[in-house]
Amino acid sequence: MKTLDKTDAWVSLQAHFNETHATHMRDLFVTDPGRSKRFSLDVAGIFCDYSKNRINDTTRELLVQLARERGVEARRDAMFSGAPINRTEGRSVLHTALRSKEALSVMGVDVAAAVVREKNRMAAFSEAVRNGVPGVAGKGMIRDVINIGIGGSDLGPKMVTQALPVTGPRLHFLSNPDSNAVHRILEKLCAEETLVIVSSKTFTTQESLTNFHTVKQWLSEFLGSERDAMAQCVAVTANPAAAAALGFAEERTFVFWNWVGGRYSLWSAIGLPIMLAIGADQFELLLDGARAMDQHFRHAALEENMPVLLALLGIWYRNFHHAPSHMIAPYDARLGEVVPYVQQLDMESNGKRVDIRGNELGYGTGPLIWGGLGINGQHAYFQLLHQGTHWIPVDFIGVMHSPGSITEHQWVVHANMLAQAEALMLGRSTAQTYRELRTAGLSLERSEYLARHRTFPGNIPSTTLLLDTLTPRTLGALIALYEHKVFVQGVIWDINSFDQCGVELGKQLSTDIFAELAGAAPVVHDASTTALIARIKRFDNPEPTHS
Ligand SMILES: O=P(O)(O)OC[C@H]1O[C@](O)(CO)[C@@H](O)[C@@H]1O
Repeated sequence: MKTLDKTDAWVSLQAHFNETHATHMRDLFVTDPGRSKRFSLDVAGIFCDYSKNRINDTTRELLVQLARERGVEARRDAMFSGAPINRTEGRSVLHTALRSKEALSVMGVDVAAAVVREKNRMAAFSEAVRNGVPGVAGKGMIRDVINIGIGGSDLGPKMVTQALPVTGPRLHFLSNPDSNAVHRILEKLCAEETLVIVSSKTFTTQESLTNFHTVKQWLSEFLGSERDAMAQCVAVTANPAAAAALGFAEERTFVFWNWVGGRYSLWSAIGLPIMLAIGADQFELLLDGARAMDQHFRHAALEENMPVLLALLGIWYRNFHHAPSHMIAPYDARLGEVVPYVQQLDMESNGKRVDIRGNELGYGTGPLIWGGLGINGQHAYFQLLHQGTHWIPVDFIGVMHSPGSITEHQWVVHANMLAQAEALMLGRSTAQTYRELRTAGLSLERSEYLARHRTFPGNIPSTTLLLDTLTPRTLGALIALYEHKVFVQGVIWDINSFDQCGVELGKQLSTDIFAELAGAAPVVHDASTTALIARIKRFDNPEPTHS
């Protein structure tokens, strides 16, 4: 296969970029108002307006040609069929099977049946807990749930349960082993009424196991024995043997499989806190929404395929406009956790510098993903978007109808979202600014001076994703949309989006440093790290550092 930058589509895109990059979007809208209709799609309860991007019909054609040349369709079909596309780990990538209703066997294993079996176990358990069935999780009624987990074993359930109405026990997410984080949660809970879920795909993650030991000790102190403590703990893992070694009985262990990546796992048993919070029926609807997006991704033509088009826009900005970052700005308070969720999904998947065969790449891959609630960001970092020296494409995410909300509040939110997208696109020229200042009665000199400060270059692209309403279905579709976007970009860049070798070195060193801090091993590091270790160790034997 040709390297990416030698493909016909890439060469044509480069020439097209050279010809068009000076074009301002405000002119495109003047000459072609129909672009708003042509560059929008409506899928699974999500309306996507991508007309405020620096593209024309030719750009879209060439980008789609690039996707075809890179074999996106064949690679997509390979993923859905269970082919071992995660080559470094020798695994299939089948998070889509967790929400599929189709039969699927991989290497003689009935994947679909295993998924249904485990989901039924989760549903039986979570409905019993929600209904306060005695003895299901310890002795009493469960009012609080602590989910101990980090990364993919934390961010998905946290995001979904912040977005959707919780009708079950209160949830507390414990990912950070900093004892301040642990105490903050434990001090407000009653042990008798608390269920603990230890979520870890590997069941070897230092942060989560450290938290588990402390929380188990807390439960034991209040409940009187370790046996009673463990009766209020369940494990969620793809490594049940490791959970068993830590005392989790089989009936207290919910499993998923190595073919589910951590950051793609909220649809699996990792979703147990979600089921507890919203109920098994609503969890099913979340899966339905993701399945609707899966179907669209599998069957829609690339030209009309929402995840493919979002991915291609990302490639256009990352590789041709050389934008190093991409911002996500939800305009609905319930969607704030979508940003850290997509950040892990995208950056852990596509933050790679070698291709799938291990050859160093000569082009940029995954961008920095960042952002936060747009309405708050407007009063903080949006200044830099409008007038700074970075150039940052944005995804705006809004929710059209929010039943029960105060209409005027929603108008404020929507007005701001639309205004930001329009301002980023249009900008305001120096001449126009100058005219406005003069009309307002300012002197010639003052107007010239201020106009320079008040000019907005504009031409900053954004895509607006408008959810009809925020339900399990539309949220499921939104998450699957981002999953498939990331997948398509990985295919185009020819990288493995499903491993995360980059997190290993730090993990290995932290194990060594932990032993050194504990005095169980001699300190052998670079001078800076050695000095910092020595300084931290002084905590055990404090000496005054200043008078
Ligand atoms: O679920 P585990 O195995 O505890 O891992 C948690 C997270 O840690 C990572 O492995 C990165 O360190 C993520 O990929 C994963 O989601």
